[in-house]
Amino acid sequence: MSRLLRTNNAELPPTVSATRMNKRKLATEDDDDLEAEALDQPRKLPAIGTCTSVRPLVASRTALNRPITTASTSQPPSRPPSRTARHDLPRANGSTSRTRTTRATSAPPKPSTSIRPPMMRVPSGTSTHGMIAREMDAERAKLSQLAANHLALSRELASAKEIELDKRRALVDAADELERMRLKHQREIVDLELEVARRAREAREREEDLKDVQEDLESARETVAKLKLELAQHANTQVTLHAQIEALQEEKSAVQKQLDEVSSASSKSALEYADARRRIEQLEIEAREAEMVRRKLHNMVQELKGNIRVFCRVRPVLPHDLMTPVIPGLRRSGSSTDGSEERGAIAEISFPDKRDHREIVLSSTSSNAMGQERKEFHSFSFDRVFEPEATQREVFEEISLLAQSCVDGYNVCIFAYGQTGSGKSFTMEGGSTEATMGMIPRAVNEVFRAAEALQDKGWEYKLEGQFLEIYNETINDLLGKGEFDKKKHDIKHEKLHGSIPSTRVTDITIHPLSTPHQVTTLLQLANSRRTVAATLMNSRSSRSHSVFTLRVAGYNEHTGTRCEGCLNLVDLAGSERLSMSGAAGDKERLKETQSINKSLSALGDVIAALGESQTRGGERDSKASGVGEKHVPYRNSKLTYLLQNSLSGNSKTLMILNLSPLAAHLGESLTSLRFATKVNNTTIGTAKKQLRGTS
Ligand SMILES: Nc1ncnc2c1ncn2[C@@H]1O[C@H](COP(=O)(O)OP(=O)(O)OP(=O)(O)O)[C@@H](O)[C@H]1O
Repeated sequence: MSRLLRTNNAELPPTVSATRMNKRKLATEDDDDLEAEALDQPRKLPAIGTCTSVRPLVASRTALNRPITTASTSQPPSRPPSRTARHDLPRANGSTSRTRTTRATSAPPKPSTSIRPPMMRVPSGTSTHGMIAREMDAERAKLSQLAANHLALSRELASAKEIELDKRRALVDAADELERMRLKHQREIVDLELEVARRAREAREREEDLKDVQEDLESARETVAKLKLELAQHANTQVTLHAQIEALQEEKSAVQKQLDEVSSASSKSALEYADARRRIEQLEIEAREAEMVRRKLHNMVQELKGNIRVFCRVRPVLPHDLMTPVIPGLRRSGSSTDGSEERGAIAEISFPDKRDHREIVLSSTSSNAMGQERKEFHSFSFDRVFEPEATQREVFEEISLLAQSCVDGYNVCIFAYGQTGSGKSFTMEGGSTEATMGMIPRAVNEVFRAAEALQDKGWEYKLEGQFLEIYNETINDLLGKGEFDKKKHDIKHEKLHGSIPSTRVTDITIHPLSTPHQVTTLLQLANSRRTVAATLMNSRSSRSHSVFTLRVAGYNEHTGTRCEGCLNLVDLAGSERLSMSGAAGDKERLKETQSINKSLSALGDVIAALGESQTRGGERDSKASGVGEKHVPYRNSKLTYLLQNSLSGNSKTLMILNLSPLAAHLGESLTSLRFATKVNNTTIGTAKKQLRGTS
């Protein structure tokens, strides 16, 4: 059994199932042993019976005498031999002898001289039978004694087997306990191995930390060494600086000495400075006086040029001009009669005055009653004539002095006059680039520049702008917000600060202007709102007069003088005649064209009346004189009424006549040239500066 356990422990894996297998194996073996024991039982018992039955009586009695005596008297019922005992038989002498003794019971009795039956001494007759009967009884008693012994031995054997079973169970429990212990130890080993690994990892980490610390320590050592070096250098520098400080202190005392000298010189200079200041003030006064002289001279120059002047500008031929359609049924003065009025034909226009640029000559061909062709030349002269190549900058150069006049406190009015498509809007508003921008933005720029230049002479200026159109004798605000203007606007003339005449339009939007760029935005806004209607002459023909007004109010803090000038830049509606406008069949267009023509002729009438007043030798504004006064019909149109103060004697007026270069427009061009000549021949009084003394 122990050998089997040893084998199992060595070969089987340490698992509970193995243990259970062992248990099963042990149980199987136990069962086998019990079976073997059980099989042994019947063999033993009959052996006794057989022995008793076949043995010769004497021998049986001899045999019975020996063991039975031994068993019944001196020995307790023998225990069945255990399996262990059987295995250990060769070694355990004590038990071996006892077992032999027990087995000897069933062994055939050996012949022995001491127990040989006494055959020779048997008595004969009744005594012999009695003896035999007694022996037989004795034998029977022995037999029953043996049977009882056998029973007792069987019981003993059964209890011994139970004990053995208990021991085997205890052995299995011990094996289980051993397995548990083994597993527990294995777990403990695994835990210990993990612990060892953890400790090893920690040890490695510690080693790395230690390495880092050592590196840090090394770099700290290096830093310390460097710092020590620097400290030594600083110490040297400090020594040097001390030496320099000492040198500087010496220098300082030398400078202090010089300063004292300079200080005494400075008080001398202060006196000189006070003298210089007085002189500067004197010069400033002289400069202001010179400014006044300049203004007077400037005005004189303007007067010499005439307070109403006329420029003529011919626009260049444009690509789309060559596609201009012939208007059926239209006839113009000066046009050919042979149908040679081809689309896109360019008019014969020449500029003979190459020095002063004052002359323009248009030639036309007409036929007389005889059908003979005759060439006619129409010569006109103005203050300045601009050829098609003239740039916006060149045109403005001639106008810029008027902007200066406005800053000086004069009212200025610049008109662009001409038929539709002749270049009025281009001249006044122009394009968005520096090269193409028109007179309005340039004039505003110039006013800003002139106002800024006068700042150091004590002038402060406030600028504001308004932009309106007169369409069908109705005023529309072009800078209003939201929906197109529905308000009714009236024109009011009043005196500012008690003496400066000023024109005001009720409910009109007035924008304060702080930079010249703001004007561009205003022009864009106005253009988007402007009434534009298509006509046969120009798909973007503007059928209204637009008036941009820049008010310039100045105040001189040194002299307490105020001045207010007004710059009106007017883009008149197309001046073509009714027949040319193509509006004859359109009621609305007809009304537009009639309204435009009425206001343009009212403008001509006003200028003519002003001129007549002048030629009569009376200044029409001079109510005191009462001589040569002529009624000036300002109220005949909204345009003339609005510009009353800018057309009257205290103003400067410029008309720019725009002409188309096309032969098809020759008749309109001649009409415009005649109107402009009339204006050019007019002299409007002497311009008055709108000044007011100290308030
Ligand atoms: N000096 C010029 N240089 C180049 N292009 C010009 C010049 N003058 C006019 N134009 C062009 O001619 C066309 C007509 O000019 P613009 O619209 O100014 O005419 P207008 O007289 O104002 O016409 P409307 O009465 O319909 O407003 C525009 O395309 C304009 O750009």
